[in-house]
Amino acid sequence: MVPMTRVVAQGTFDLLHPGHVHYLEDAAAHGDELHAIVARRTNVTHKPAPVLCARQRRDMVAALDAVDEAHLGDPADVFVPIERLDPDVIVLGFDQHHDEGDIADALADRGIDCRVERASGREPKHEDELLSSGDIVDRILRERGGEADANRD
Ligand SMILES: Cc1cc2nc3c(=O)[nH]c(=O)nc-3n(C[C@H](O)[C@H](O)[C@H](O)COP(=O)(O)O)c2cc1C
Ligand SMILES: Nc1ncnc2c1ncn2[C@@H]1O[C@H](COP(=O)(O)OP(=O)(O)OP(=O)(O)O)[C@@H](O)[C@H]1O
Repeated sequence: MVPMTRVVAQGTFDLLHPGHVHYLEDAAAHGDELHAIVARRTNVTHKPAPVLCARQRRDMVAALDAVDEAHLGDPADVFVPIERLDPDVIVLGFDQHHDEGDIADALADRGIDCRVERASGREPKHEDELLSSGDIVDRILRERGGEADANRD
């Protein structure tokens, strides 16, 4: 029997848009079974924190056809879910800031035998299509205004 190829994709996935669907479909095409890891709010340090809580982001990602299972990321060590899932391939997003070589080195240090690939990007299909959670937030702020709830998780 041919063994299943397990693929991992990861990201913040706040306010889903067609770019996320493209990434997850691209990642799924790298193997037979796609697991998505959803970043914890405290680990999203390179851009504004997500609007939606991690469980809601995970549940929405899990509902997408391309995804077999979606998991909350580890709050402290991003390699904990990787060790548990033991994937054959990690597919990075086209613009994810992680370096393939650094991840490959960290995997080797932990004795995890896994390739690192990069997904393609997707361009907008029409003029006003928004392919960025940040751009969606900006449009909401511009068009609706309002205040954030400082007490939300
Ligand atoms: C292989 C890999 C595993 C990750 N695992 C986790 C994790 O367990 N927990 C987490 O909070 N973030 C995890 N991340 C996400 C990163 O911490 C980072 O926040 C992520 O790239 C989200 O940014 P983005 O939405 O801009 O891509 C992982 C990233 C990679 C590349
Ligand atoms: N247009 C796109 N084409 C392909 N992949 C995309 C696109 N937009 C986002 N992705 C991928 O989806 C994953 C999760 O993206 P992320 O949650 O950072 O969304 P984002 O909309 O790019 O966020 P932000 O606008 O806040 O920077 C990343 O790996 C990213 O590369």
